[in-house]
Amino acid sequence: MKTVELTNVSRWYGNVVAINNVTMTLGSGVTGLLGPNGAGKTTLLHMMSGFLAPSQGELLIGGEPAWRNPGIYRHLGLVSEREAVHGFLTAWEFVLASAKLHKLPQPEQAARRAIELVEMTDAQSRRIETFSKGMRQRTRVAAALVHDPEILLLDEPFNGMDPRQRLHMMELLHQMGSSGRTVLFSSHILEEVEEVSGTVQVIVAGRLAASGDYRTIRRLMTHRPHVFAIRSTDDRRLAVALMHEESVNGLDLDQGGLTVRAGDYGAFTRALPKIALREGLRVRQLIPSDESLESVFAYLITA
Ligand SMILES: Nc1ncnc2c1ncn2[C@@H]1O[C@H](COP(=O)(O)OP(=O)(O)OP(=O)(O)O)[C@@H](O)[C@H]1O
Repeated sequence: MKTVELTNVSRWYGNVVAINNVTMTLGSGVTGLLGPNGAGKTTLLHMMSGFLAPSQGELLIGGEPAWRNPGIYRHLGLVSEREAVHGFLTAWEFVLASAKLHKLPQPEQAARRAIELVEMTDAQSRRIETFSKGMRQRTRVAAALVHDPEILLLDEPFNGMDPRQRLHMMELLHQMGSSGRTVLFSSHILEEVEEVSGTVQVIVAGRLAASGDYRTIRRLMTHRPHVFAIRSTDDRRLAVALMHEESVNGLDLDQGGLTVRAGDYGAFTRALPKIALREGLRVRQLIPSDESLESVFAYLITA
């Protein structure tokens, strides 16, 4: 098994610190790299791929430095965020070109296997420009996998995919991870990460904000206080009823309606309809008022 090891890695561009003293180790299985836009995910993946040198610290792939070390490409595949496919090529030609670039002894066989793996065999003779976003992405994954790398890095692989394509890509990553490969994919969507990987690395403003089992991180996120703005047919009555609800930490009632601070998102949103029903009133509006991803991440840093 090849590991990816970062020790006190920082990277800056001029005076912008994109990655700030990150230490992490990735082993076999699927890991999600979660963070808001601009957090430094791409910078991190590019350093792992040997495209960028760390400004400070050490980054090893299978025990060897990634930077200025073409040898790592025997073990590593990268699916970058930006599209870099020639639309005039067919999927077969594109993946075969990748096999030849890797100087594989049997490029046709390798290309066939990789295309099969992403389930693109039926469409392999079509030009890439005729493909949907999901099919393109799968073709790019096939090209990155053609040399059967032990490490696969993917930058926002689910971007722009419809739910069916997403599911397919998730299955593919699962399959890669359970076959013992080290798979790291970046995303800014928590649900996406939690569906695919058991392990999560959360990165916020260049720093590692949380790391480990996603359930632990999820718990941190769900147990943070949530603020809801509520309008109902009788806000006063609802406020009185909610005072006895365990998941409610605080209430404010004014002209604008009812503001509720809940300790547990799930418990509160399950309890509210039952309480409304019991009290014979209707909830007209329920707006979580601090649900931006940034606020979730900001909470994680201070948790
Ligand atoms: N070539 C560059 N020159 C200067 N600053 C850069 C460069 N590349 C990235 N940055 C800055 O470094 C920080 C991290 O960027 P990065 O692209 O790694 O984040 P990201 O998490 O991948 O974001 P996104 O999801 O938006 O792609 C940002 O503040 C960005 O503006």
